[in-house]
Amino acid sequence: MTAQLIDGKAFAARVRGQVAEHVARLKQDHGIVPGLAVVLVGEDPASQVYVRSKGKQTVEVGMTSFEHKLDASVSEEELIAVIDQLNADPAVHGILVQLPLPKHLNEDLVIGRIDPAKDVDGFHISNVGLLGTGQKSMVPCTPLGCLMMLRDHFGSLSGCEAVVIGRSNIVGKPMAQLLLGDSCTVTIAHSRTRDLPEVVRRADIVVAAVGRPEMVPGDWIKPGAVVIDVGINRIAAPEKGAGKMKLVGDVDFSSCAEVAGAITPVPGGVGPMTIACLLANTLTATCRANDLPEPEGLTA
Ligand SMILES: Nc1nc(=O)c2c([nH]1)NC[C@@H]1CN(c3ccc(C(=O)N[C@@H](CCC(=O)O)C(=O)O)cc3)C=[N+]21
Repeated sequence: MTAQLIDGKAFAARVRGQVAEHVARLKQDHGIVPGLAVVLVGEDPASQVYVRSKGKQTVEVGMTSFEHKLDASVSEEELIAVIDQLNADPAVHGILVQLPLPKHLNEDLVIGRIDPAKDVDGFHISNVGLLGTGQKSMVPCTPLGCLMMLRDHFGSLSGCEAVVIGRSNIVGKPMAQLLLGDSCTVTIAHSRTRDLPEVVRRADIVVAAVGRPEMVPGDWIKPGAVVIDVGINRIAAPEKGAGKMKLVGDVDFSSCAEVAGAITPVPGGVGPMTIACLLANTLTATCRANDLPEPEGLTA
């Protein structure tokens, strides 16, 4: 392997340390304790693990964690009532509704009900529009985490050729907006892109966010390019024993690491940064709600 490894786990620990310092100061100087509410509908075991680790890290940085676990059969009215209650609660500065929701619930309607100022996922259309027009907004956690790692690596991203593979509302599109905001030349590639390998070969920055295990091989990567792997795919790992599973990204790590200048691993790359940025966003929302200066280096 020739690429430098971008250690998202260590980076996330540093971000949480910075958040914890700010939280301690907020408490000491202003008597304010940031609160993050997570709403989980249904019993998906993977979601439960994720919600548990979020709750643990929220408390570790000194914030208050609120968890609302609702039955999978909850009605839209009941879910909306919970959101209204969290919107009105001054102890709650951030609200996250775990996605995806069960099919009978309208995600756009539910997300649209969250007070945009408390929308720490940055999924509300007000925040999407603010980001798209370069205004102050809540920024989706995964793209924000990727941006932090890229800024740390490059210093300035100005003039870089960036290719984002994937056009989702939660990663691809906001990632492209953030890169554009940092003056990259941005291409959004997707399943219908003609000659994807040639498009990716132009890139100084490749962000892979498609959800297809190991789909980007090393021979698509320009030598020295920086590869950010957003994918978290659980696949069979017969080499580890019958029935065993492993986590892999959207890029083929071993071949890409032979060519890239730097690369994020899976696990231990973008994933931990997503949770760290959720805490950073909760801190930012708390500062804005109280007309206090925002933490430096923790926002877009
Ligand atoms: N409203 C909403 N916002 C989200 O941000 C959101 C969501 N819904 N629904 C579910 C997905 C999933 N997600 C992950 C975050 C971190 C890791 C993470 O830290 N993964 C570890 C590995 C964990 C393991 O070993 O399973 C890593 O990549 O190193 C994984 C998954 C956020 N999500």
